[in-house]
Amino acid sequence: MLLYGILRLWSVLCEEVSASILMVFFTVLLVIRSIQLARESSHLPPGPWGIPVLGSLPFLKGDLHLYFRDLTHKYGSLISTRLGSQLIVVLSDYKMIRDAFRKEEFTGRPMTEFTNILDGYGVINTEGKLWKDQRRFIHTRLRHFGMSYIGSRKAQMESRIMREVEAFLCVLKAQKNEPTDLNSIFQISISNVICDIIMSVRFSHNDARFRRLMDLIEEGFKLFGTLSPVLFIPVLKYLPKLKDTRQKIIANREEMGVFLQETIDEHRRTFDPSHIRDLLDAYLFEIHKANEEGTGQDLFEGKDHDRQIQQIMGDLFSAGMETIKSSLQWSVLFMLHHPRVMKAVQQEMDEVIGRHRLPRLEDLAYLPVTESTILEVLRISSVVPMGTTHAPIRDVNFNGYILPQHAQIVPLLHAVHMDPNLWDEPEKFNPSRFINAEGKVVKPEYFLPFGVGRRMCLGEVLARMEIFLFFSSLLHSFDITTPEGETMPTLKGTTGVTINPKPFKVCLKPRPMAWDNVSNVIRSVGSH
Ligand code: HEM
Repeated sequence: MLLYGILRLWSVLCEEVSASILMVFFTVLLVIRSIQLARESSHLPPGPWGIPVLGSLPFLKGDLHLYFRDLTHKYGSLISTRLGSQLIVVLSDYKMIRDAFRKEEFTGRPMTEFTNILDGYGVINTEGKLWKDQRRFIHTRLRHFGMSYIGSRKAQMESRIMREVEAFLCVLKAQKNEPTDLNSIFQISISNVICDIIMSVRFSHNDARFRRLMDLIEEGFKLFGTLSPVLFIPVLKYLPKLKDTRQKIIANREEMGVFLQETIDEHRRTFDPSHIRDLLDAYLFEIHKANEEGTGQDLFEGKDHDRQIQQIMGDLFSAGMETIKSSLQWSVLFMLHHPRVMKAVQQEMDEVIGRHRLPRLEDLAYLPVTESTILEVLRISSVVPMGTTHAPIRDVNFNGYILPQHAQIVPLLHAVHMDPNLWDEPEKFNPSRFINAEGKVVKPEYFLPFGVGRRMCLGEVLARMEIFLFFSSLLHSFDITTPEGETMPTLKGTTGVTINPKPFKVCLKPRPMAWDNVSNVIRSVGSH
């Protein structure tokens, strides 16, 4: 705000006052601001100060999570720094992250240009009572639809996922061992699982409406990326190019909104309170109930009902698609790099499951090699390397420092997963690190791909189910190799909100299996 004020003043004063007087004025303001920052910094964790106005921004090299990790080597596991006008506090010790994120005080989200655009709707970017109510509601409903490792409803969720696994395997078989990029095939399969659960929508591969939805999401991520300098120097939003980007984001969100609203309207037309089909219906039921009780106006803290449903659908879709797709892509890439591990997984499944059917959730307990391989992929790839940024809901005294309400708190999950004091040779892909002397799978408390604490991932159980069923079915059905004559694809990823492998192709050779039985087997999973 201060910076913005300075620049506005600058342009007005330029016309009235000589440049030298302005120079003095500007310098005085900078000095005052520097003193303010120095005073605040005396209560903050150690870290680089950077330069006035820009903070450490000019020194950023490469990926942000790697830059932060380098800083932790120099300053320790609790550091603070400034990126533009934003105060960033980075936690890289798992006990510290756990202690902080268990506390109510750390459940806020930072106020940024992105949150302004989202306008307080949804669940991921909300806080306070609305966030708590939404989180509880979604969690309960998803459990009801089978997002749980225990209980009879688990089979319902399993059969929803297996329907997509079956379609996925058929598409792969049709590639006839030709070089194939799995990215868009994973994309549609994973989207279908989440769309089915939240709004009973399923797309066929190559569906034009689905492609448009994917393009909108991809474009949205890119536009938010272009606008990201504004997160650090808010006054930049007045630059014409970034103003234009902001407008494009709004247009992008409106088009997404139209798609989601059509689905909401269609659900309203066919709504039957005695038959709740999906999460959208569960929301309509809540609205229906609140209206009957005369409390409809207060629902969602008085926010527009349809906009809230739209944003919830968008939140779950974006949180649940990219992360799983990326994890599965990493799992394939690591299998290419470690064919012996792939063979060991296949051999284990051949022995435990046999060649006549696909894996089921109930097999997981008997597949330690497969499970530990998945865990190692999640650890080493850390697809969400910096979790999701939190903010204190008030000034907080933490480990002897005062973290102000406006600070952005980054849990550096990547650093936890690469800490040589916790993991033996962390850079090495080694699934056996998750298997104890008795041959049982153990997950150490510092294994945190889904975060920890009050805001930890809402979709963890679903994610684990999906990753296991897709990964194990893929390896049970195909041998995966790099196309002949092509070099091994790199393990260096592309970093955005998630870290994704760079595009690569594979050849998939069907393994001997009673393919004709697959559909019958899948149907039998559904009828548990
Ligand atoms: C491999 C898959 C996934 C990974 C690695 C992952 C990881 C994470 C992480 C690290 C966070 C941040 C936690 C924090 O703020 O402290 C998060 C939040 C979240 N995840 Fe996931 N996630 C995955 C899949 C999913 C799925 C399938 C869903 C949807 C059903 C989902 C829904 C969410 C939501 C709604 C939040 C925000 C929770 C809140 O703000 O209270 N995630 N996830």
